[in-house]
Amino acid sequence: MACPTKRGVVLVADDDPVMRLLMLQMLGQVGLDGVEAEDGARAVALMRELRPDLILMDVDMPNMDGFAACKAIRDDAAGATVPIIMVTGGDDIEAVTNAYEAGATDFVSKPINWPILGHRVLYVLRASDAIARLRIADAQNRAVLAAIPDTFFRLNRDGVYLDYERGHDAGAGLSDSDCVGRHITEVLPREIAERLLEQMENVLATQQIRSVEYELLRGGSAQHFEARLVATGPTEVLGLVRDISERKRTEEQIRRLAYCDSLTGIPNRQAFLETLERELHRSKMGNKKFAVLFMDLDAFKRINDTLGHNVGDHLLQLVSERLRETTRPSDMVSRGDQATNLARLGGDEFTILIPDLERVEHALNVAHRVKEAMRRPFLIEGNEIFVTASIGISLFPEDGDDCNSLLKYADTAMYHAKNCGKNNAKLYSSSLTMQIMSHVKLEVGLRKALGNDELYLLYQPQFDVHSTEIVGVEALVRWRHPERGVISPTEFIPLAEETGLIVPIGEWVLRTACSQARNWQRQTRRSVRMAVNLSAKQFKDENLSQIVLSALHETGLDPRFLELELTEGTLMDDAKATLATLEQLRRIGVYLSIDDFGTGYSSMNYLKRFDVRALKIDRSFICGLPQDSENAAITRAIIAMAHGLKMVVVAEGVETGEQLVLLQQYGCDLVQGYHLGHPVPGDSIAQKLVGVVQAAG
Ligand SMILES: Nc1nc2c(ncn2[C@@H]2O[C@H](COP(=O)(O)O[C@H]3[C@@H](O)[C@H](n4cnc5c(=O)[nH]c(N)nc54)O[C@@H]3COP(=O)(O)O)[C@@H](O)[C@H]2O)c(=O)[nH]1
Repeated sequence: MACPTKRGVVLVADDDPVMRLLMLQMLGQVGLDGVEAEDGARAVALMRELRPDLILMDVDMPNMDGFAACKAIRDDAAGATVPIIMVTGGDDIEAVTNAYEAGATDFVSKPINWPILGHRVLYVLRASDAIARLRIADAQNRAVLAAIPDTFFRLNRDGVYLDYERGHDAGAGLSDSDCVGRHITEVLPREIAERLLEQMENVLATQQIRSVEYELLRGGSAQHFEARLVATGPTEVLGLVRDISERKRTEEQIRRLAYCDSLTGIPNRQAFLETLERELHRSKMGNKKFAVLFMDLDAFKRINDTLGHNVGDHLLQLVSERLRETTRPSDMVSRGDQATNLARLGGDEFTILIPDLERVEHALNVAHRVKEAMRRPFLIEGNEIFVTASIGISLFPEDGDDCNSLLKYADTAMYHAKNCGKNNAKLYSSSLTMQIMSHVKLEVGLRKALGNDELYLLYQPQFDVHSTEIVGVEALVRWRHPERGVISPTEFIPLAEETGLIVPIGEWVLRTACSQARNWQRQTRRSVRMAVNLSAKQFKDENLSQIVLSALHETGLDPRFLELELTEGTLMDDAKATLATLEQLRRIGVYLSIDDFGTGYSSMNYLKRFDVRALKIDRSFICGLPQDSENAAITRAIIAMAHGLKMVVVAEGVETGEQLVLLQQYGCDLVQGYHLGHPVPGDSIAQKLVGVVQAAG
């Protein structure tokens, strides 16, 4: 016979001492201790005092019978759960009924089968233990469920609610009477109910937890829920429903932040790439076309640098606003959220997606509208700011069939548009990629050119119109490319400017030219002015004066013999800063001139204040002379104006004797051009200078 691990105490209540003795013996045999009570009242008192694990109670006893004692024990909190086995007469069915009504756990009838009674007592004790454990577990479960805000329910395999307890954070908002006994499809919208039933089947099949998220409309707004389903038996599932609306709102906010450009409020690069990916998929499936427009503001950097980042930021906000308006018309977007078709990739780069494109002209029309919209002045802090935009367009499927390529090609086309003079819109073509590749190759070569000694200078003489003496030379750089031969500066100087390489190249030109001028002085005992072209980037370089000073110092050239040529564009770009830089250069004592005069825009007021020494009339005005009467008039006017400002006038591009004579008549001071001399190596100039000296001697 199995014994309990811990010896239990059984209270035996019987008025018959023999019965009590027999019971105590039986209990001893199954490893239990017994205490005796001779009547019901004593049994109740001992129960309170000793808290026995079980009570064996005879029905018929003096003072208080077994039924009354059983009821009294049950009414007492200390005895509410103690198992009570009633001992009834043989076939006294009424006694059995009374015993259960009084709260008995079980009964045995006389005559007693003693070995069976031992088993019965042990069984009831074990069952009582199990019930006690269940009670504790149930209390714990209830405490846990009360502590969490979730609503919980139980569903049977058919989808009928067995139980429903509404959570204290409003939960799914239903009550148990709405649910218990009803099928889930009667309680929740069919689509949600079916998803839950499908997952319930999975949970029952795998015995693993599954969750389902769904959305319900409550009071006009959407509430989000997550139901976690866990199997509680082979045909039953427990569901815990949590209101996740707040989490969804936070996720949506995070998503918005991650997908929204914080400056302009329009979608950012990530959002655009995802939209593009979806559009690509949709267009592939539906055999449709679309276009990607890539827009970049022309000279935005200049606005940022000169007017400050606040103005730059404000401008970008207004630009995106205008783009939004421009891309609003119905022909722009055929479906979906129009806002996501427009995005800011970063800086001053914007993209527009045109879905369901029927004709290429449509993309060009949109680009044209955007360009025109950008040309209208932007009013910022009381100032009118003028910008233009360059736009590149790539097409699906013609140009590529993946997002990266389409975006890259639109970007490539935009660069092409910029190179074609800005304020332009260009379609991508595969030849552009070739052009860009050769551009890149050239850039790689140019980066090495300085170190590899591939650059050299030629010098073009400048003559005094009246004495026809050489008074100066202009240093002109050349690149002897190892594969391509000599490359013209018209090809590589713009590239050098674009990449910033012009600064080290320009410094090398300056030092080499100064050194050459000093050598000529030593060789020929003649001093001529050496003119060096300065690009805008060099002019804006804060180290410019230092570089000029060090070139002069190292070579020993007198500053009077160094001329720095600047274009109108360079000077007028930021006239106030120009004044300061010119002042530094003037203090060094170098000679300053304006190159290509007449091709840009000059403010007369600033021209006067810049106080430069010479002005070079651009060769485009000279080349038509003498036939072109308008160019003749312009040339005369420039000479008169320059002389009025006490400036020396140089005419460039003099190609004929007639032009030279005319310029003499107009009163021009100096001339330069193929008629008088092509750009030549330094030795040739030295010979010319020696020749002049010998002729004079
Ligand atoms: N920042 C720097 N720019 C430089 C430097 N070296 C040259 N350049 C600039 O490159 C452009 C092209 O120069 P280049 O091919 O050398 O042409 C020069 C002359 O050869 C040409 N020229 C001179 N006379 C005539 C003529 O009678 N007819 C004719 N068709 N062309 C002629 O003009 C160019 C000189 O122009 P400019 O500088 O405007 O006086 C050119 O813009 C150069 O400035 C450099 O080191 N740095």
